[in-house]
Amino acid sequence: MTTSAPIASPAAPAMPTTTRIPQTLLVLGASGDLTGRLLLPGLGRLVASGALPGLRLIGSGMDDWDDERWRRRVTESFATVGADGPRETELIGRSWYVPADVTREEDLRRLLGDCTGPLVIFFALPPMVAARSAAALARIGVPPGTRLMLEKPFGVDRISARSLNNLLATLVPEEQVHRIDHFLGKSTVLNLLGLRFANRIFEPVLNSTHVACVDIVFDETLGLEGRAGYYDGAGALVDMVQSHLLQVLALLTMEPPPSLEARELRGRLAQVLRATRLWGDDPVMSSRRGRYTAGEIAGRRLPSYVDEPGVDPARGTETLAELVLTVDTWRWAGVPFRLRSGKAMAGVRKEAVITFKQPDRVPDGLTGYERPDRLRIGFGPDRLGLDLNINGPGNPFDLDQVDLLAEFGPGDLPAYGEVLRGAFDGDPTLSVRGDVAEECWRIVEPVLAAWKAGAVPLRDYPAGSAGPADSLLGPASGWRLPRPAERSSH
Ligand SMILES: NC(=O)C1=CN([C@@H]2O[C@H](COP(=O)(O)OP(=O)(O)OC[C@H]3O[C@@H](n4cnc5c(N)ncnc54)[C@H](OP(=O)(O)O)[C@@H]3O)[C@@H](O)[C@H]2O)C=CC1
Ligand SMILES: O=C1O[C@H](COP(=O)(O)O)[C@@H](O)[C@H](O)[C@H]1O
Repeated sequence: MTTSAPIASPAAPAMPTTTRIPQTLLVLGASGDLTGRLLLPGLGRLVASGALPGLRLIGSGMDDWDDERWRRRVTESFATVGADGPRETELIGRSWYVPADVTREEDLRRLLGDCTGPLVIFFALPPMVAARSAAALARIGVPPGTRLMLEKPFGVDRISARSLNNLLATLVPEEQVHRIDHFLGKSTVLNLLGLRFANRIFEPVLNSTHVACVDIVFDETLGLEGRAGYYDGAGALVDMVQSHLLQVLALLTMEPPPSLEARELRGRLAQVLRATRLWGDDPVMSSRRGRYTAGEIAGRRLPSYVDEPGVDPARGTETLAELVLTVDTWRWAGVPFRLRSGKAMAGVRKEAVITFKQPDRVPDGLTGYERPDRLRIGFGPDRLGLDLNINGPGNPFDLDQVDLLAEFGPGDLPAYGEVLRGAFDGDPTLSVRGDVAEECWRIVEPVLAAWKAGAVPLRDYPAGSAGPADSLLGPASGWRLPRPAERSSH
């Protein structure tokens, strides 16, 4: 371990899990919600797959827990995904807990002294604590080859993201910083790569000549689910749009990479996000926000968001966010990208929908053209759909729309298992690069500022409804986005 100079430790060579060198995973924030609900279940499945023989697991946090209490937590979390086999039991049996304030150098020194072999540090900490912990680590140094995993939100705005990036750069090389976006570990999201680049039929029409509009929607029926501690400080825009949905947008719009090697793929993602901005550069016209009130979803009663335990109504946190973006490249200029994520909605809708322009000419005599063709990529359930106009049953000259649908199963690992695998393998392909994290803040910052200034009303919508009436995602036909030229009239 280096002990003094704040100099980035040397880069670790990529280390596939199959290399079988026992590694150590140090979880900072061991008693937290994210650790229990997402990190440990992902880890459990990865361990069950046999990918991490000899892994040492250390949990750490402020709580005065002992090893038994920690092992119980790991066991319970693993059990939620059926990770209860001999490999998992063995790992749990030799994992331990170290009480520590991870913002204090002496505590961190003690913690690092316990770690042997290649080390992965997972910061499951509130963002400000994570930044202070990283600063303390930068003062004492970390063992060479250490990989750092950081949760979203990465910083709280562009400036703080940049200073966190600068700080981390003094600790380890960029390739060893794994900024987590678990959507990049979702098999359906990754399927965008196969769909686009391993077929001849879609890629040639994915451009402004043929595409009218792209919607990326992640509507959930879930409400707050006891997560006020995290969510009330984030809100839908930061929780879902600034992070996950922008990554989906980038995968849908980037130019083809020559390979999926980290440098190539992340370079393409960064390039297209640099060209992405608000529609008309107008944060007021191009955004909407809402907050659910009491209601019922499929027989389940939800309280109003503001009455959920731990929520501070004065924060004005939104539970639904919409943005319209433009991707200002030769390929996409002029195509609106409408992003939305809402909680406590009437139904689950998790998909990207590419709506194609109407054909320039439908021959006279073919009647009944009503809807444009659409390509739908579902992110849960995992499915791919193509809505096409065909000569349906009955009158052969009367058009009908059919939906060609393919369902496919989930990937081998849950998304968190997939992103963890990347860190253990020393492969940052599925991690957010530092400049991309800053770019995503740059895209949403004008909206955050407009909302803070009260320039966009926070609309109420009842839980179990379709969201506020002034949605920017109106019906596909008969509805038009505000154009830059119309801005002054609003
Ligand atoms: N929860 C979620 O669903 C999601 C969370 N995230 C992100 O994950 C991170 C963690 O969130 P979450 O788990 O919800 O937060 P929690 O508040 O539930 O957990 C935070 C953990 O950090 C510990 N902690 C705080 N300060 C210190 C310190 N100085 N030294 C050691 N441990 C400390 C806490 O211990 P103690 O309780 O004893 O203070 C607790 O174990 C955040 O960055 C959040 O933005 C991202 C997406 C989803
Ligand atoms: O990161 C988050 O994602 C989930 C949705 O992702 P999923 O993998 O659970 O489908 C979202 O509910 C949560 O608010 C957000 O923090």
